[in-house]
Formats: sequence, C-alpha cells, structure tokens
Amino acid sequence: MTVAILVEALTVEFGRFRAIDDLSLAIDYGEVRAVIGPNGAGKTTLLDVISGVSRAKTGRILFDEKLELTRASEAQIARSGVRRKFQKPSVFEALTVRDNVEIGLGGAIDAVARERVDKTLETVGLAAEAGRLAGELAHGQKQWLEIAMVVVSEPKVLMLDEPVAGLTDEETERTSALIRALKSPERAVIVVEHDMDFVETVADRVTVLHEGRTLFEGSMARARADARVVDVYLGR
Ligand SMILES: Nc1ncnc2c1ncn2[C@@H]1O[C@H](COP(=O)(O)OP(=O)(O)OP(=O)(O)O)[C@@H](O)[C@H]1O
Repeated sequence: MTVAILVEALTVEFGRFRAIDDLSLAIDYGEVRAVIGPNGAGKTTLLDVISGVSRAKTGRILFDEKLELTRASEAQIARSGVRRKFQKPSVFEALTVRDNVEIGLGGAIDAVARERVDKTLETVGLAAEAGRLAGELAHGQKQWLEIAMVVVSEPKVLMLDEPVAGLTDEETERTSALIRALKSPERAVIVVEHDMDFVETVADRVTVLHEGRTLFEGSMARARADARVVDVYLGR
C-alpha cells in the first residue's frame, strides 16, 4: 500500500518552545487515522505543518511519495489534494448551501461540476437543504457543510480538526457515519478529536501524541489499555 503522508524527523518550534519534537509517522491511503492526546500535545500543529500554515524547523513531510510539503506553499498543498477542515465552522452564511459547496470546488460550474456538488450534498446529508441559506443551518449541519466544501474537491488527504466538538449525540453519530462513508482506497483521512467514543467508531488506528512525540500507535481499544496513554491522557 502507498503511504499518503510520511512524516520524518519533524521538529516545529515556536520561539524556544518545541511543539513537535523529532516526530515520525506514516499514514496510509485507505485509512482513517485519529491523532489524539492531551491539550498542547501538538495535534493541531501537526495539521498546520501538513497544510503549510506553520513551518517546520527540521524534518520533512512527503505526500504521495512525491511532494515535500514542508517546502510547498499553502496553495500548492491544497491544489495537490491535501485539504483541511478547520475546527471552527466558517461557511458563508449569506449564501445558499449549494453556493457554499460550489465555492469549495472553485472554477467554473459546468454539468460535471454540478453533478459532483449534488453527489457531495447527498453524501453529507444536506441535499434537502441545498437552497437554504447556510446561516440558517444548525451547528451540526454547518460542520457537514464545511466537510462538503472540502470533500467536493475530492481530496486525497482529508484533515478534520475536532469535527464533533459541540455536536449533539445524534449529530456525532451521523458525523461518524459520514466519515466512514468518506473512507476510500484513494484517500487518507486524518481526524483530530477529543471525543474518544467517537474516535473508536471511526479510526482504523490512533496516534497518541504527547509533548510533540508519538506515545502510542495502534487501535483505540489497545490505546485504552495502554498504561502510558491512560496516565498522560485517558485517565485525566
Ligand atoms: N503559533 C504559535 N505560537 C506559539 N505557540 C504555539 C503556536 N501554535 C501552537 N503553539 C503551542 O504549541 C503547543 C502545541 O499546540 P497544539 O495546538 O498543536 O496542541 P493540540 O495538541 O492541538 O492541543 P488542543 O487539544 O488543546 O487543541 C501548545 O503549547 C501551544 O500553545
């Protein structure tokens, strides 16, 4: 299997503070990987360097065994198919749901594009809301709309930062089903999330970060049983 994202000896510093410390990990196509760990462990920083928002001090990140992301611009990275949904929903409230998804696609909207938008709205469960203003949606629906805006571009790496924060139990369950539906052999999905029950329903593997390093990698069930993981994170 091809590796989608290969992180090698990555170090990220903010002033004298080391947020990512000599981190190496590999995320395969076809998997959903959850990155978990206590506050400040470096989870969001990892997504930031993968998406080109923050810069590495040393190390590299190889996408699709070709593109070196630590040397690419944010725009190049997005264009290559490495896409991210940020933690806070940022949809265009005064536009319709459909318009928002079309913006995610970029470029001219021809028949093929229109079909892709329809399919995406269907996938995220917002087909019936297509003509409504995004500002009228419930918080959960806004999250799904934002996922749609990213998914419509058919990303090869899809990063989701806290996709179920603030959602109801029912919305969380629907988000879990959605993420499982977005799983594909041509795609890697990376989820940062603090809701461990949710993580257990979506993640093939979890990487537990602690102080910018990998503390554990494996199934969520095994993470729960790992004394070090319980000590620094799950037991708190
Ligand atoms: N731009 C920045 N400037 C200075 N320090 C930063 C910056 N971004 C992150 N940090 C620090 O780096 C550390 C890692 O932050 P990060 O947001 O990656 O943690 P996290 O694991 O995502 O935590 P959380 O679960 O709270 O979101 C934190 O101590 C944070 O304060």
